[in-house]
Amino acid sequence: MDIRVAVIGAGSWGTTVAALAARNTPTTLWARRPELAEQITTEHRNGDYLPDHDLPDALVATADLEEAVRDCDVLVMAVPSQGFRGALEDVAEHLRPWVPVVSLTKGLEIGTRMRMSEIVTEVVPGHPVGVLTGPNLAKEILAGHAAAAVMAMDDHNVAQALQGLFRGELFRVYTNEDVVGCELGGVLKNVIAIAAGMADGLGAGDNTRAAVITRGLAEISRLGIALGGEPFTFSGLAGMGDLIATCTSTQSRNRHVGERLGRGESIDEIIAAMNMVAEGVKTSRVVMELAGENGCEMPIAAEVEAVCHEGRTALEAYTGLLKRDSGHELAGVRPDL
Ligand SMILES: NC(=O)C1=CN([C@@H]2O[C@H](COP(=O)(O)OP(=O)(O)OC[C@H]3O[C@@H](n4cnc5c(N)ncnc54)[C@H](OP(=O)(O)O)[C@@H]3O)[C@@H](O)[C@H]2O)C=CC1
Ligand SMILES: O=C(CO)COP(=O)(O)O
Repeated sequence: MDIRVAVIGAGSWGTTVAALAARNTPTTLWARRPELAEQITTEHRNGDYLPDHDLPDALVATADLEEAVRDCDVLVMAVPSQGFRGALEDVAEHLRPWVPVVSLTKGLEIGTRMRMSEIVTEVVPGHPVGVLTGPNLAKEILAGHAAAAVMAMDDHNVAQALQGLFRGELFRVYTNEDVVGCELGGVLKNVIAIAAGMADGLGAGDNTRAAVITRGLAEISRLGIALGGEPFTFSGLAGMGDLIATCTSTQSRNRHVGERLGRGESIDEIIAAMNMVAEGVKTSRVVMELAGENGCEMPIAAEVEAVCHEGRTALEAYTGLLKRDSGHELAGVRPDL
């Protein structure tokens, strides 16, 4: 019997994952705007977010939430982090018991500081919850370039059952039981990608980018381990893999924000000019709250937060970073240091 997938949120990534699933199994994509749902179903394209890519004929979209959710066997959430809870609350009344919920969202909720999988457990308790994450820039995947992701769930059997729903000839899906680590890898790399973009915007070189990525990975690992992630997860697809893709790709929205900050534009004008989410901007503040609470040093993330929220310039941020004392490179990551 077919497993029916519902994907909530028809932005770049929700649409792409729905396209992957639709090649394997009946899939319904929920868009909050009826005109976008209509375009996806009838023209097989998403003109707002992925105008240059064809979508599978089998992919059906609707703006009717009940229609999207009531018969689904797997729910996929692709709404950005600050709207995630509200969207899931609306979904909850239509969701059948025990349907697994997979989050694609790479951010933390302001105020509660929660990961999306924690919000799922709070809003729809009892449903198995996991994340699908990794170095997955939407447009590349739709263009047919090979990529790999991780389906992270506590229960390996459920992860294995879900793995096949998204897999394709060119899209490899691995499993991992470390939901916390995989989810935080995706969240934290967005903040570091803003820093990498700032360096590029300031005209720094490849060595600088490599240093930001590597020292960024140390910060991600430090906080990720303090919050319960498995150390090895951060060297996997959800950690290092996603960090490299996001810090180096011209397609990354977070790196793009950083690059423009590096060129001297203000955060407000950059955000106003974008029609897509760059999760690292809001998440940087939450990350620094968590770092403070957990006694984790995160100098790069701290500078990103100061540039995004306190009016510091990208040049001042990098000048500040270069003035810091440099100790052991694995401090806070290796247990004995
Ligand atoms: N794009 C990518 O390559 C990847 C993105 N991600 C993550 O996936 C998540 C979604 O990103 P992405 O699809 O790219 O985002 P986009 O900015 O491309 O699209 C956001 C989508 O969410 C909808 N939306 C926004 N707020 C709400 C709300 N409050 N209620 C319901 N729907 C809402 C938007 O609707 P509308 O169009 O009506 O505004 C739009 O369909 C993010 O956390 C991102 O970090 C993860 C991997 C890859
Ligand atoms: O998460 C992503 C790639 O894995 C997408 O990154 P951006 O949101 O920066 O575009």
